[in-house]
Amino acid sequence: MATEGKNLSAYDKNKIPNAKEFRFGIVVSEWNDSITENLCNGAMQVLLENEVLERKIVRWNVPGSFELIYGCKKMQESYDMLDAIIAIGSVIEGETKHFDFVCEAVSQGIKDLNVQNDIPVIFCVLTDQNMQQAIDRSGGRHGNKGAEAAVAAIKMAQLRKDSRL
Ligand SMILES: Nc1c(NC[C@H](O)[C@H](O)[C@H](O)CO)[nH]c(=O)[nH]c1=O
Ligand SMILES: CC(=O)[C@@H](O)COP(=O)(O)O
Repeated sequence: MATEGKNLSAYDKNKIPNAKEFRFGIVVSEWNDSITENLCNGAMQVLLENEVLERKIVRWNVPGSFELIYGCKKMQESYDMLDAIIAIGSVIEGETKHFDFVCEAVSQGIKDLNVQNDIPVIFCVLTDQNMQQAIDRSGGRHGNKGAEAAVAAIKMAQLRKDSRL
């Protein structure tokens, strides 16, 4: 199902685990920061409204979405007590094929981090054809993908905990 007709911010609190004991990392790209800050705010709002303590959320910034790969890898290594990490970026198509290479690299790189390491990394990277699409998905008419990512982070943190039992 495409985003059209779906509210990215909508979720049923009764269908997600209690997140009170979890610790989260958020790595935020500074490229298109008007978008990424809104995505981060959306994620933070969901985490806090699900009783995650603000002191249990660590945030790092990186220059661009390509650097999310390294930033999330170092966060996995530096904070092994984290339960999940959210990678936040906004890639907007320009005149050249650079968009394709950045999007492919970031998606593959974050996938690799999930395969190679034990802390799940949530892919909250918008890959839009234009700024309006990004606005629509970071608190606009389609809701906030940051909220969606935070729900995914809570669910994956619980799955990781359950898998250890
Ligand atoms: N054009 C966008 C970029 N480009 C920068 C790269 O992500 C990277 O920082 C650079 O190539 C140096 O390694 N990044 C975004 O996040 N969004 C864009 O639209
Ligand atoms: C995703 C990008 O790197 C892109 O926005 C850069 O723009 P351009 O392809 O016009 O150099």
